[in-house]
Amino acid sequence: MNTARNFYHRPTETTFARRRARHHIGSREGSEAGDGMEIADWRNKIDELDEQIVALLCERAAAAIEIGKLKAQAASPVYEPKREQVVYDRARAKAASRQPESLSGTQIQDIYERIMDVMRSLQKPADTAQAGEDKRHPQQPYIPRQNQR
Ligand SMILES: O=C(O)C(=O)C[C@]1(C(=O)O)C=C[C@@H](O)C=C1
Repeated sequence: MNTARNFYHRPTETTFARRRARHHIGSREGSEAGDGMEIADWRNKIDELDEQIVALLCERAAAAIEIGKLKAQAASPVYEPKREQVVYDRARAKAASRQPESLSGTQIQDIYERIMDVMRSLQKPADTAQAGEDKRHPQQPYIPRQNQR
């Protein structure tokens, strides 16, 4: 953990005053919710989690690209709905097993459907999808379902 992060974990009174002004929130006491974390602290946590999420997504994409090469060699279809359902079911089960449950099955599947759109676009032939290209035109349209549990 670097100095900047430690700084936020051990804020001074001046820091609290600056954050109150920046975020238009009340007194230090009033803004604390149980564990003493404030917006800036939660954002630091989100920044750290996002670093891990991005690294894992890039690693996942690299694996999907390798599968794409093997599919191209075997002239197999990019879209494998049965496998996708397995991935969604695993993600839903994992989210449901977490305590406290923060994402519903529908919500985690919505996130995974978007990830899957991008993974499929990476597996398209090189003339339609290249590294670094804008891949916002997936094979399967992204249609979010109702936000229901
Ligand atoms: O498992 C595969 O066949 C893959 O290509 C990987 C993957 C995925 O990203 O999980 C991507 C596209 C397929 O439709 C199914 C799954």
